Amino acid sequence: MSSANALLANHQNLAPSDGELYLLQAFYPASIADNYLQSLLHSLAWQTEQIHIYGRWVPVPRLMAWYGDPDADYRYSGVDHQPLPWTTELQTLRTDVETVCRQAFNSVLANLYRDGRDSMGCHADNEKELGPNPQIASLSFGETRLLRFRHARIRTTLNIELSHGDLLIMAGELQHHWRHELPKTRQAKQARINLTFRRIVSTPNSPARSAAR
Ligand SMILES: O=C(O)CCC(=O)C(=O)O
Ligand SMILES: [Fe+2]
Repeated sequence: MSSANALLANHQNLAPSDGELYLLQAFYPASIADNYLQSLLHSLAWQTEQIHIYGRWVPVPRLMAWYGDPDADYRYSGVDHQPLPWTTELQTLRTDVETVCRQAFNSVLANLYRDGRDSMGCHADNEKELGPNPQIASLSFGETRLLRFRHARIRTTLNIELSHGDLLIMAGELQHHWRHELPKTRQAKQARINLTFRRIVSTPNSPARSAAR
């Protein structure tokens, strides 16, 4: 995608190997990002999800909401998720990221980290439904948080700060070779919303998403 997509050609690939990672800082300027943060906080159907680990259901340490086309259902942590219908605002955001990514997205996973005690465990977005080399567009609003990438074989980590209005694009073979996590931190006092736009290409009886996140 890097060379094929002229819009991203000016951006450095932050992944040293085995995939593509582009950070478009302040993709939305602060004043526009402020509005999105406030309205998404209030308008999305935030829920506490439970995941099944070692025979027990435990709440994930963040709030989540899943939106998309009706057929873009997604198996996540062993639970089939039917998407909620797109809101006007999410459709606008989707169009903006589609223009940059030159790809259609049919779903978005929204995460709300209320403060630094909320987090996401180490995982790769490598579910079958996403296809072999998914392009995922991730928008951040609110508190700055660290997204840490760890290579699966070589001992390399890559720390990426995601701030208000940033767009991060993960593409190529990244999900085969790198895992990522959003660690807890004492520094973060404010809320952060992250939206990951995805394209679900099929809905086979794929295995449950890794439960450790
Ligand atoms: O909050 C983030 O930046 C990461 C979200 C993420 O990795 C995911 O939704 O799969
Ligand atoms: Fe992810």
